[in-house]
Amino acid sequence: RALPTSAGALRQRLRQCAERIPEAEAVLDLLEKCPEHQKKGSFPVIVFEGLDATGKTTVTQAVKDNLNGILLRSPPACISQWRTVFDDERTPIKRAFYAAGNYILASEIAKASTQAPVIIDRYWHSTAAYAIATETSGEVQDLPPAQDEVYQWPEDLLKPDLVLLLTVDPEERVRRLQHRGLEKTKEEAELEANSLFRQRVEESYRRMVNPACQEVDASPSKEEVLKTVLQLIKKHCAF
Ligand SMILES: Nc1ncnc2c1ncn2[C@@H]1O[C@H](COP(=O)(O)OP(=O)(O)OP(=O)(O)O)[C@@H](O)[C@H]1O
Ligand SMILES: Nc1ccn([C@H]2C[C@H](O)[C@@H](COP(=O)(O)O)O2)c(=O)n1
Repeated sequence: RALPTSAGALRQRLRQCAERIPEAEAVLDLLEKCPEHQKKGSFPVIVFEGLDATGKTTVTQAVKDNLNGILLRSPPACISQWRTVFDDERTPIKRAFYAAGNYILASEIAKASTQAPVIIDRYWHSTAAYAIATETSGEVQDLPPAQDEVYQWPEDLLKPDLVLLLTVDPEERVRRLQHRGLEKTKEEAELEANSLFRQRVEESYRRMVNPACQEVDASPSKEEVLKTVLQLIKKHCAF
């Protein structure tokens, strides 16, 4: 499978291509500086997941302001300049890059969660959901069965307290994409063109376990979505 599900596995994959891709060596150097089995601080760690244009950037910024939190994203800023290099690579290498981003991010989460609530725009569930959806074709019935290990959280990766999956109906999502008008990644263009792929990504998010995603209907106004999200955080995270 294209998705490496441990730090050891993704390191091995990056090492194999490091001679040809110098950026892989740079990612490995950063990973080297991150202690394994990172532990969370006492503040809650809340992740926002979902397809593009479901409102993650909007809501994470608003939640951060509301909770005086720290906002992080995956892939983290220290490797995001190499995204275009890895996006053009074969699937196993591309997935190793995004997986590595999550392990590097875990170090940032461990530190930040000792200081304030941590709000995260995408984490492991995105890496897994896009990988699973890309490896299958056709309808959601063709995805690996619900109990498959591919939906499990990696044992050696710091876990968040709450994962909120933002969903909007397809027409509203397209309206938001058109309104925003930013440049699309290849995968995002495919998402737009291929509604089956989109359904597979979303269904994969729904099948993730330990921790599972809590689905939030993000179609209402920005204010209403923020209200719902803050209620869920209050209910599930004590701080
Ligand atoms: N609740 C909402 N109602 C209407 N428009 C919204 C809402 N939330 C976000 N938008 C608008 O939709 C567009 C996409 O939102 P945003 O950038 O927050 O999504 P995203 O999930 O972060 O996308 P990506 O993953 O591609 O970065 C933006 O123009 C934003 O202003
Ligand atoms: N943790 C992550 C974050 C992102 N990706 C991939 C999946 C999509 O191709 C793309 C979406 O990111 P965005 O445009 O919203 O920054 O990046 C991933 O696999 N894992």
